[in-house]
Amino acid sequence: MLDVTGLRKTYSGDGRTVEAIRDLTFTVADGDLTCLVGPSGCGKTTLLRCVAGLLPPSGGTVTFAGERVTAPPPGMAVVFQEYGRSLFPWLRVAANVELPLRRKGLSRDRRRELVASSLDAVGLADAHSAYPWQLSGGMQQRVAIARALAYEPRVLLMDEPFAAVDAQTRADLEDLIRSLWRRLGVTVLFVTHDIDEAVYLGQRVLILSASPTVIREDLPIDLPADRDQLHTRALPRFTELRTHVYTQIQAAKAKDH
Ligand SMILES: Nc1ncnc2c1ncn2[C@@H]1O[C@H](COP(=O)(O)OP(=O)(O)OP(=O)(O)O)[C@@H](O)[C@H]1O
Repeated sequence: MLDVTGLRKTYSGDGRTVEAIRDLTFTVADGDLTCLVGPSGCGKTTLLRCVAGLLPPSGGTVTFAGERVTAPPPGMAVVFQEYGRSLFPWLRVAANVELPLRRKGLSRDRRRELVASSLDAVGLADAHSAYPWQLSGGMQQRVAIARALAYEPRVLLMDEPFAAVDAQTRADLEDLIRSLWRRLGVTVLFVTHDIDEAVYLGQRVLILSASPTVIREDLPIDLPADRDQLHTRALPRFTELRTHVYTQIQAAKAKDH
């Protein structure tokens, strides 16, 4: 579904150059839930923006369903960290979710159907006519997820989507993503700096090195598919996997300094 080959990104300007991504190659199969984890500042956001077609890479290619990505492709949706800045405060929840659908040229009835089913899927069936600022942070992020789902993407890209919500809401949203993923069969690429979150969510975790970034390890997560916050996180295998990822990231940071 996604092929990233030899991706490089160097930022330049004001007489300064920053090599953010050195050489990244990986693929994401149709229906996978892949987590990308790496040290702070290692280029996770840069990578996701290149994959989404929002930022031109300095070298290498991104291919989505066989087509080279040079601009945001219609089959991808992105959920960003800052829900507060990604929803329009002057539009009600339903209108926020509907907005990208207008560009798809769908009929009014179909748009309404998609808005209703995606708000229902994230547990916000009652919030259609609220304004985003009347909702809690976790609810606002649910609206952003509903908006991405309503778009019926083949790939859902998520950039630290739960970084700004409290721990309990975060746990609920993690479970929401896993259940939506299993129910809808959407391909998910989830970027996080949270090691436990990456291991809990992923079928696979790609561990990134410190900047300039390369893939340090491609780790399959052999935890049962039925996961829950209490039991999965208490499994000895969960602890082994998180310790392994943590050690790898510490080693990546040590190499950087
Ligand atoms: N627009 C930009 N211009 C110049 N340098 C940039 C720009 N955006 C990012 N960088 C640099 O590229 C590197 C990677 O940044 P990026 O935001 O992609 O990392 P990250 O892993 O998402 O960070 P964090 O975990 O802190 O969110 C950093 O050294 C950063 O300073």
